[in-house]
Amino acid sequence: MTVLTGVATLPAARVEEAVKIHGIGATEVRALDHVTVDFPARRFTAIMGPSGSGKSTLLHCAAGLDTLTAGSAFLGATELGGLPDRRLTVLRRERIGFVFQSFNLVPTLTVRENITLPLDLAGRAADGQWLATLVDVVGLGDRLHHRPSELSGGQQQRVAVARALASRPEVVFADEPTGNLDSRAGAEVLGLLRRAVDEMAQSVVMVTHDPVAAGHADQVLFLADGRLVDAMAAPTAERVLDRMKAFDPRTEAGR
Ligand SMILES: Nc1ncnc2c1ncn2[C@@H]1O[C@H](COP(=O)(O)OP(=O)(O)OP(=O)(O)O)[C@@H](O)[C@H]1O
Repeated sequence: MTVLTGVATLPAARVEEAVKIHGIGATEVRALDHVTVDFPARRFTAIMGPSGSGKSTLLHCAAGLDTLTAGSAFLGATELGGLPDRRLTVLRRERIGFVFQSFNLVPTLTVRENITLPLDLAGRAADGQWLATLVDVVGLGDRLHHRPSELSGGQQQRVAVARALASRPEVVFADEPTGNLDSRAGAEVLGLLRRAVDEMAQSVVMVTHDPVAAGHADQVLFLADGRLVDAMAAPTAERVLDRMKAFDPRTEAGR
């Protein structure tokens, strides 16, 4: 197994010469084509690109939800490709937080129980002060004993963000976290991810189609046809939209 040294400068996650081929033979699709990218610690990175450009594949391979066909994926200094399934499961549970488009809360559990679920599954005690901070930041202190069905979509996604942060993961990977939300609820969720980075020293990687969402990030990576084609520091929604139009005038952003 490859072990990276120089821990102080390590990115939170990294993929190196990542290739992912889905399917075989005539149905083969090269979803990632030699992508090398760092996801810096304590930064908010957005991944953008046209539909089918490989965004979700990159996120899933970087997060250990899927395996690369060739190349390497690292979480900190740990190479994921070298891990047996059981250790990968533990790594995902203990070192990574996930937020999905469809909130994925457990309907029978309360808000509080949903937030602490990853810790409960790992048999770890909740850090009371950290949980109190999270509950305060997500603004759901008066809803802790409600069920997900009693919450709005935006509130449910805020619970999902709190759940992702509960174990103080090394990276939160978010796949279209605002895709099912109206713009106001989406802005609240994005503000929460931003605060997790700025005030709680967390690292966030988010796939999005939305230039406004990408405008909350510290850097935006642009994929096209499975390749990393550009990167933008200190993005704004307007600059991201312009860049998307320049890449592919046929995309929605270009219409
Ligand atoms: N399990 C799979 N089996 C076969 N092909 C797949 C699979 N998953 C993804 N693909 C293909 O790989 C390519 C990249 O897909 P991916 O979902 O990563 O793109 P994306 O940029 O996230 O797209 P979208 O924005 O539409 O979600 C696409 O051509 C897709 O059809």
